[in-house]
Amino acid sequence: MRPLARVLRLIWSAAPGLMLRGALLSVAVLLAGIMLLGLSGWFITATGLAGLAGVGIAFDVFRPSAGIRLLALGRAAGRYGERLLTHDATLRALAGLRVTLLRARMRADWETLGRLRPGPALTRLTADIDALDGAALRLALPVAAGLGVLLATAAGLWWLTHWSLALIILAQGAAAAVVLARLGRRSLAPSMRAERRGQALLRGTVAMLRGQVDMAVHGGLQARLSLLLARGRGLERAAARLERMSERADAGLGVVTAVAVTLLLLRGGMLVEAGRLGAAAAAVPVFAALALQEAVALIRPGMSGLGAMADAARRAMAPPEAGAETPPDPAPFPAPAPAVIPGGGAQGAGLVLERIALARPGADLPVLENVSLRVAPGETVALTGPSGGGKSTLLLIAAGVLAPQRGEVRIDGRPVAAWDEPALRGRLAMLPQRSQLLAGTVAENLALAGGHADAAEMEAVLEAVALAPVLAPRGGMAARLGEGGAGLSGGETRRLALARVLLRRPSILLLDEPTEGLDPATAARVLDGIRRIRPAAAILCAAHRPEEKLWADRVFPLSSCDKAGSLDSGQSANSRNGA
Ligand SMILES: Nc1ncnc2c1ncn2[C@@H]1O[C@H](COP(=O)(O)OP(=O)(O)OP(=O)(O)O)[C@@H](O)[C@H]1O
Repeated sequence: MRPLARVLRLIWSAAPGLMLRGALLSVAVLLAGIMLLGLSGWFITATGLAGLAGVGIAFDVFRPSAGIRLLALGRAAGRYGERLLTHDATLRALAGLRVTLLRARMRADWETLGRLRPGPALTRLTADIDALDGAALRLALPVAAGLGVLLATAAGLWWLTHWSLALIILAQGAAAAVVLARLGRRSLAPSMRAERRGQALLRGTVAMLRGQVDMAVHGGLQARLSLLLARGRGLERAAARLERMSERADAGLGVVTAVAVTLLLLRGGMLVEAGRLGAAAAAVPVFAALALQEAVALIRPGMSGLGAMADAARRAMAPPEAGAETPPDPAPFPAPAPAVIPGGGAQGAGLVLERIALARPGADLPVLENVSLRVAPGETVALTGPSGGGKSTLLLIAAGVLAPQRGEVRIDGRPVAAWDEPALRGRLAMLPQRSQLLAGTVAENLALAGGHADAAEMEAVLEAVALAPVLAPRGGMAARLGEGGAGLSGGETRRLALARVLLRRPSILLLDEPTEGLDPATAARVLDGIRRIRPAAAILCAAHRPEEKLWADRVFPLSSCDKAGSLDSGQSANSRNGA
């Protein structure tokens, strides 16, 4: 329940003034309802008694009926105002909460973010926010208003009628609270289950719609449909169970009201008989007890959804995946000996990787062990090796998004950890193996690189990656792309992502198989373009293709048997290729 309390505090603090006014209006509206029924009851009883006594002609019907109209109209207007204020406050708070939740997610490290499945994550986030908007509107506000109304009604009856009648009303409130609390406690697990099943069904349906072509081809569509139907039935069962609990609680609340009304009638009758209360006044608490049901009914839905709200709040307030930022156990590696840095020393410009070691949890062999490498400004080094040999991992370490267990990365002579994030990202850019384009124009996709690029520079990078002639007939920079860059071929998508990286004007450029999906001639043109447009950049490139190895000044083979070496080790591409 603690996360739920935190969410409620967050919602309250987003607009406390609005929320307070909304809560006060809510109390006023409920009180108006109780006064309306109380006054009506008094009016009916008093006119009946006046008729019986034969003094009906002298009875003032105008003032009570004017009061009834005023209360009825005031109640409707108050309800409208209360909805405006509380919904406004809650929606503002939830808008802030969405940003807070997204920020918390984005703080996760590179690999955790890489594992994030956008569809399910978005579905969950949306469903959680929906559940949380009920926390204020369906739970906190009705409970606070109900309590306020109960106390105000008891105080009013004490003053207008008799203290014993006020005590019966308080007892009615306490008994209703017990029924509601029991409902809240017992429905905690079923409501959580129903919510989770609902979300699972939603996620499963989205996944099925996305993958329906593959599933149809592999004959798995029917099995998937059956699974979703089973999930739907599970959700129905959970919802029906919850419904039965709510119905039982409603019945309990009905009994509480009936008992309270009976006691009020009995006690009121005794007071009338003793001449301590007028008969019409004795009718007022009876009608007030009936009207209190409205306040109680408003709390009931919040109580039956408590589990779903608590579950959503727990996820929403949880820190980003724990442990993701903690480097794995450093045990497999011996303490590093000081590295030999030929020429230039540790203060030299460019990229230095010194005795880097990293093991993945659960893997038998380390991915990287004692890897040392330097890339000088203007130099291109191709990282080669078998698939799974650790090339992408080394690039991530060089980019400062993955921490090695041993060793150090230096950018222009300074350890990567000593750079502040914006300065580091201004100097270093990386083209990962998979990059994402957005729906929008080519210019909008390029603009993601940062604010400094003008149209001429954008044109120049498109030219460098041999994309300008492809895009020209479609409107060039104004060409529109669909979701995820749809409308471009795989190779064109890769080149646009590369253009975006080049626009950052990095002095350290990390490329993970930049020409994947390109024919040899285009690959060669793109690689030449990269060097032409960023002649001074230190380029480290994970390479499988001969064009990329040929392009490099030096090849640095990464293999599981021999990764150690001095910083400038590696083969010269020119000598190896006889060029
Ligand atoms: N996020 C991860 N969590 C756990 N293990 C991982 C993760 N990413 C990669 N690995 C493992 O680390 C090893 C090195 O992977 P890496 O992607 O660096 O290889 P690579 O040389 O770039 O391969 P390829 O040439 O196929 O792209 C592989 O065994 C891989 O399965």
